[in-house]
Amino acid sequence: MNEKALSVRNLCAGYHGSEVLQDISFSVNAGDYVGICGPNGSGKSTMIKIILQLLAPTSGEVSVLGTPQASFRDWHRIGYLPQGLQFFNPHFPATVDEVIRLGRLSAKKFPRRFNRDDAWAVDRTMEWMGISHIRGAMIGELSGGLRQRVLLARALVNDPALLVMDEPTTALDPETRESFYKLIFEMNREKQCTVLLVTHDTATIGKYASHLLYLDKKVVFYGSFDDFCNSSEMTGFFGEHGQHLVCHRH
Ligand SMILES: Nc1ncnc2c1ncn2[C@@H]1O[C@H](COP(=O)(O)OP(=O)(O)OP(=O)(O)O)[C@@H](O)[C@H]1O
Repeated sequence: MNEKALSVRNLCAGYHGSEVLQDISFSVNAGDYVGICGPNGSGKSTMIKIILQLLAPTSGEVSVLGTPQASFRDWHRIGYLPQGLQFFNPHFPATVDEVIRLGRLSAKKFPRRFNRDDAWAVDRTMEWMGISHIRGAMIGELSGGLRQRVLLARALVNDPALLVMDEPTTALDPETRESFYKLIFEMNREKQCTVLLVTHDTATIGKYASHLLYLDKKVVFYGSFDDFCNSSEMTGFFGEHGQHLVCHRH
């Protein structure tokens, strides 16, 4: 498979005249699993905003799933799981089933009505995520780990070609976090869904992702984990200890 899931060329972006991303270029093949790392304020979330067209670049070109952004319309082919659970309203009046069904709306034209295919897609996704037994529960009453699983199911219910996640595990305990990572890994392998995952958890991402994008306003490193682990240049940048931490695989 060599279709490009994402292509970024000479991208510059920022806020109110100050540049945050400087001359960024990289491309992601379909089926890759890319961990996006870097220090606080290095532009990781800004990169995600650009990919999702929540922020316009000041210059450069971005193509998503083979289409230049200006003409991209297939939003249902992208699943998005935003940062953290701390902004989640615990009183949101919806059941697990309803939250996941909402994910089907992006693929529909008006009038937006749910049909048998939608019910089938929701059932199948719940089964895959192991959450069928809580389909009638209110989303706000679930534990953080289960709630994040439900929101992941909503992001996956259209079988997206690209799944974008911004620090999805920050509110999870270590055990729940590990099982969440395993789920994403299986999904990437079995469904060939391209994954972009922003995280500070470099020790864990090194176990699962195929590629690493290390940003510090510029691209410090982009390539496969094997290249990263064998790069003496990167030993100089991260120090031997830091590089080994990221390189710790199964
Ligand atoms: N809406 C905004 N308006 C102005 N400046 C912003 C805005 N969002 C982010 N910034 C600034 O852009 C820079 C990059 O922020 P960004 O959130 O992309 O970094 P990050 O790598 O995701 O950081 P973190 O690891 O802390 O989440 C920071 O200096 C931040 O203060």
